[in-house]
Amino acid sequence: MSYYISPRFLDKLAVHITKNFLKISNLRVPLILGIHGRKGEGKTFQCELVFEKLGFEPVTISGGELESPDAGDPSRLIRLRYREASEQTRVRGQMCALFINDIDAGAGRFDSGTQYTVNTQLVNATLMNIADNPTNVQLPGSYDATPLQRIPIIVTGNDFSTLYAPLIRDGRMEKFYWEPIPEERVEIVEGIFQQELLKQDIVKLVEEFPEQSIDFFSALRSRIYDEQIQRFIHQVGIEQISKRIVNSTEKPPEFKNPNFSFSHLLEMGHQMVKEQQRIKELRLVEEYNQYRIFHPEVTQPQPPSNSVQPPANYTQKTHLPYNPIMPPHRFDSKVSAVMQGDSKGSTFISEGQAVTTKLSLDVLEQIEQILEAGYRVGLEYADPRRFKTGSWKSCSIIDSSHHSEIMAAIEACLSENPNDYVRLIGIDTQAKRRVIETIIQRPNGSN
Ligand SMILES: Nc1ncnc2c1ncn2[C@@H]1O[C@H](COP(=O)(O)OP(=O)(O)OP(=O)(O)O)[C@@H](O)[C@H]1O
Repeated sequence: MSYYISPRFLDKLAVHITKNFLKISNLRVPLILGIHGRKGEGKTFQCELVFEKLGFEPVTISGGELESPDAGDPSRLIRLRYREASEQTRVRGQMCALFINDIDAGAGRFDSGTQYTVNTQLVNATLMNIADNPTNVQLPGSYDATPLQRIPIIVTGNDFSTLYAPLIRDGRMEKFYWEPIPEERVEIVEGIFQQELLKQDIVKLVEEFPEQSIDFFSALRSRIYDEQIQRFIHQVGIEQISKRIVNSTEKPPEFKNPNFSFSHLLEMGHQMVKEQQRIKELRLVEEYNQYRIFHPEVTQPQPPSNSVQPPANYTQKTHLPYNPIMPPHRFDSKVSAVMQGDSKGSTFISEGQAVTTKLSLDVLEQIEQILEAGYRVGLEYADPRRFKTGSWKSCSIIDSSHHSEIMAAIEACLSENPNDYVRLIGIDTQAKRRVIETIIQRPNGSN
């Protein structure tokens, strides 16, 4: 069974390419086809499948090649490759295309606030120029009067709004937004699993991960092989594995079809989703670190400057932004009374029950403030060496608003890392930023 190509994708590409090779009088055809959409949905992969079906190899440029320390290099490269594609058509007597992958990564700007570099301006201008004069594309320093074969240009990208607007105007670029519909997703995933799963399981798998792009399912299939490869590495020995695989006289290792059971796939899929969530959490760190780079004098994130200023008598015990609707308070909303509390531990009444914890009253207060403000509690730890470089590890993200569960997780983290620094973090999941960071444990004798 071969990979699935969506018929509408195939048609769009085939029509665009063919139309550009036909000479229809009184018809102006846009030279560029821009395929855009979410990352990992198969824009590049399907283009390659279509080129293969059409029976030619395109001349390719990747977005990364469109930046260079020497302004002018990328635009020269585009002209050169375009001429190469034209020559290929002439010599081989077949269609060809110039295929620019992830164009927005090279020729776009980061956001509306940043400027185009000289490189990106030249790239955009060159593409516009080729789109307007496709049979007259010259290299700097030489002039060739013979008209070239017109070559369609296919570009892929995620966000074309970052490109120079005149380049994407309809006369120059035909746009195709690619987002597979549910039926197409099922067909594509079926192609990825090449008869290893029943159709009904494929449907369930796709439904289980509705937010995931096609790329996820392909990575999931590859993940299933990990267990066998891990076993193989253990068998050979980690020190020998390089020699065994590269330049070996033995025949390459063979792996039997792994366990593609539906339940196993689901388990692996959920593991991958968790890892994606970790990356999202890590972005918080990135944001925080950037804040620190630009504000080295500040040790904690501060409230945004347009927030309501606290009254004069407001004492900021934590670094939560001042919230005028919910002033800072003692540890007493869900928890009705603190019976005893100091730095070694506390006992309090929660929902009518006496609860004893090793956490200090200070820590309890901070948890309460984080929860009351609607934020999430997180924990990180670092050994003294990592602490010095500010490289913290995530201990456990506490996805709960129950005091008892949160306290249990914090206590567990403290006892698992007795010789490390441990810090409590409050996370504003909506704004994806940290609102509090406070160290709640230090290794013996350090400060
Ligand atoms: N029709 C398909 N059949 C099988 N696998 C596919 C198909 N489409 C996509 N994939 C898988 O998804 C992966 C990602 O696809 P691809 O790189 O084409 O996405 P993209 O939309 O170009 O992403 P980006 O915008 O990030 O460049 C491919 O490497 C391939 O493994």
